[in-house]
Amino acid sequence: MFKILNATGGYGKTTIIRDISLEVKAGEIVALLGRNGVGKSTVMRYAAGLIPAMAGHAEIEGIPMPNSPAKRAKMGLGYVPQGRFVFPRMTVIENIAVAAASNGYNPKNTVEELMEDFPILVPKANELAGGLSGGQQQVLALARALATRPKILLLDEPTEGVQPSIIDEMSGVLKRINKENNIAILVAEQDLDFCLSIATRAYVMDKGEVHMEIDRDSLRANKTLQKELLGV
Ligand SMILES: Nc1ncnc2c1ncn2[C@@H]1O[C@H](COP(=O)(O)OP(=O)(O)OP(=O)(O)O)[C@@H](O)[C@H]1O
Repeated sequence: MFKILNATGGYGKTTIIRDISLEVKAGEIVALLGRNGVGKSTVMRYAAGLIPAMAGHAEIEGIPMPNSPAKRAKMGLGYVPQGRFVFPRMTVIENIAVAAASNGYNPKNTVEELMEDFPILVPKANELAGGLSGGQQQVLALARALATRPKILLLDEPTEGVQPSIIDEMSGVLKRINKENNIAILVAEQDLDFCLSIATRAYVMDKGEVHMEIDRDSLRANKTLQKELLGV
């Protein structure tokens, strides 16, 4: 349902990712793995339309996506960047409401629904997002992306700096929205255990390229690969 085809991109004149092709099928959770600096975030930015395509393109349900983050969001792409983007001077509720409205959805209903999905945010509902802990901000960033009702959700290192109890809660929510709301997910990560707990398949990157595609069981069993390409 979501594809990146022959993607080459980078920053200025510097090429960082080369000829990347990957696919997330309907109902799938797929991981994008690789050591620090191999280009995972750059692939996610390319997918979100945030960097110009030097070559290749992204498509959703067979339709090529224009190189504009706002247009991609309208077509059903939700993106949570690394470092969790929230508006620090807005309350939790306002953050979710603004995200819903940006894609044409009713802010009040969306806030109510998401508060049910993320009980951890309820006691913080009227607090400024900037005052939340790192883990709570990550959950809010996820809630904001879901407020736009995506068909495909891109998550860039959602576990970075997040405490284990919140990581568990996040993986539970991701599995549930994947199943119940049929949202496909592509998650870039360094946390192999988290990926093995939610994704059924992975692409492993090395030096700006997709080195291999591997299913969960093979990845779990292959300790040499884990060490070589993921450094775990
Ligand atoms: N805005 C930028 N301008 C120039 N170079 C950049 C920029 N962002 C990243 N890079 C470079 O691109 C390369 C890949 O970085 P990227 O963040 O995509 O890797 P990553 O696999 O996501 O790593 P990490 O796990 O550390 O986030 C690195 O060499 C990095 O220095």
